[in-house]
Parts: sequence; structure tokens; C-alpha cells
Amino acid sequence: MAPAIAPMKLSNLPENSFVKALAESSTLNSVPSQFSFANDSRGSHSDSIPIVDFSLLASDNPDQRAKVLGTLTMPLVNHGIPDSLLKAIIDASLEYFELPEADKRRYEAKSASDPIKSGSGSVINAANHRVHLWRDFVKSYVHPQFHCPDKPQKLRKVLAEFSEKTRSVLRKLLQDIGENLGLEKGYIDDTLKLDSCFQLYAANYYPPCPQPDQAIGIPAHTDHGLLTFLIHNGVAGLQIQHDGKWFNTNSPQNSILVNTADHLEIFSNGRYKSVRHRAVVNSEATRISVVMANGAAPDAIVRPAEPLVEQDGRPFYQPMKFIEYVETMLSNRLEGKSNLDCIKIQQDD
Ligand SMILES: O=C(O)CCC(=O)C(=O)O
Ligand SMILES: [Fe+2]
Repeated sequence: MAPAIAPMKLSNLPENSFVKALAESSTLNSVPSQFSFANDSRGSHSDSIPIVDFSLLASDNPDQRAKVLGTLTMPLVNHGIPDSLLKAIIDASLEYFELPEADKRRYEAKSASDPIKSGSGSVINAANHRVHLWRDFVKSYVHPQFHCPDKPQKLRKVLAEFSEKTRSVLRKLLQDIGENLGLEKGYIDDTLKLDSCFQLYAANYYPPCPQPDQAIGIPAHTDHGLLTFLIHNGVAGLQIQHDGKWFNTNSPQNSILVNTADHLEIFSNGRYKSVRHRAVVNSEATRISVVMANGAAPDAIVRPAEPLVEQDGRPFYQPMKFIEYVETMLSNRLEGKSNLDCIKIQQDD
């Protein structure tokens, strides 16, 4: 039988306290009630997620390219980003979480538009209760303007390089996706002003949890942006939803997991679907993930692409300025509530 949830001993837990320190407390053998999020964190194993070899995207065979680009979640290999850089960004992110709390508290979010934010976060569940998440995070806007926490010192250089390299992978992928959608070469790049594409770096730290089925790292959600890139320290935890079922993702070492996000669903008028995913926790090992959310230029208005609307007879989503969508989403803390649902145009609207 699962041990009972501990009584509210930690009722004075500050809103934005870090989970790392709590998890390291030697007396913790159950999940404090503020974190209680009963869930079945087991996911099925999926062999059906094909691995995308980035070099194949240069293939002359359009069918080959279309096949790989039709999938929602793609572990990308041969992407050209050196393994040493992937390792360096994970290591520098880990060093950030190991800083004294006072250094991290400097970035406690005061408003959704703060370019650097750090904390652990909470959501309001369906029963209107605040639930703390079993993860610490740091997020910073890295493009078109570059922001980065001051410490650890090495983060700045590594993050700037990671941002530059991921941008070129992004533009190549989107060029092929555009072609796959039947759009003219350069159409996505021009319309969404990808020279100034928005990039948000996020690192997540999930310490071991004494009762993994009684807490959640990040509940089910979709990401803002066009494509999200994700790497991790080799500890499993990311699950994606497909046909209502949860699947574990197990991407090969040094691959980058690419997920379709909300703005590609909007832009493609629903041809690509934003991937619903969540991060579950485990009792054994600390997990770190590094995410680069890649979107349109902050001031670009994202709407379904005109040629696709013509084919479909109507747009299925309302237009919205990219950065407004992001900031609405970053301030929306209702569990399970999606921004995308709010701007979907229903059949009888
Ligand atoms: O840590 C993970 O695997 C998921 C992270 C995530 O979904 C996010 O930061 O939006
Ligand atoms: Fe996400």
C-alpha cells in the first residue's frame, strides 16, 4: 500500500521556494500535501516514434522528406550540433541549480514579461487548489535579444552558442516543413520573420521524489512556439500523449527531441498538431532537461498561412501577435487549460 501523504507540516512553504532543497532534506519520505498531484505516471513504451536523420532532409526524394516531417515528435540525429555543446549546456544548467538559493531568488518572476525567471512553479488544479510542481526551473529569453543569468559564468557563452546553432537547425527544418506543406521556398521564413525568431531557453531540474505517483514535474500541456527542442541528462521522464494514451519517450544519446508546438499548428491551419506532453518524476535520480522553445518574431502576427486557408476554405485559428500569446501562456497557471483552445475558431463561430 502506498504510504499516506504527510500532513501539512510545510504549510508555510513560500510560493516560489525551490524543490531541490526540500528534496535534499534527509527527513523527507513522503510528498508534502502542497505537491499532491495523484497521477499514474507510468507510460507505455512506443516503438512507433521514428528517428529523424537530419541529413536525410537534404535528400532529393520528397517522399522521404515528407514521411519524416509528418510526425509529431522527432528525435533528431546528425543535426550538426556538437555533442560537446549539448553536454556543456546540460552541465552549465546543472551548475545554475546548484547555486545558493539567494542567487536564484534574484530571478523570481514579478511579471510574465521578465526576460529571466527562476522558481519551481505551481498550477491551479480542477478542484481550484494550488499544486506545487516537483521541479525547479530557470527560463530566459535568448533571441532576438539575449538575456542570461549572471551565474554560473560559463552559461553565457555556452547558451549563446546553443541559441545560434539551434536557430540554424530550426530554419532548415522549417524550410522543409514549408515545402512539405506545399508552400513556396522562404514563405515561412519571411512571413514569420525568422531572422528575429523568438527563442526561450528553459532548464528544468527534477530531484528524486519519494512518491513519484503523488507528484508531477510538469502537468500535461502543449508549448508555445513553432518547434521545441529538448535534450536531457539521460534520465527518463518526458511522456507524450497520443490517442489519449501516455507514451514514454526514449531518445537516443545526443539526439535532440523536436516537438511540434502551438504556432506550427496555427500556421499550418491544423495540419501539424501541437504535442501534448508532461514530465513525470522518479524516486532514484535527478533529471535535468534543457529546452529551447523556438517561435516567430515577437512582433509577428501568427495566423494560418494564406495558401492553406485558401485550400481549406477558412482559417481554423484566430490571428495573434506572437509575444502576446507567449506572455498570456506564461501567466496562465490553470492546469490543463490550453491557450490554443482559446483561439481555435469553432465550426459555428
Ligand atoms: O523536462 C521535460 O522533459 C519537459 C519539459 C517541458 O515540457 C517544458 O519545459 O515545457
Ligand atoms: Fe513543454
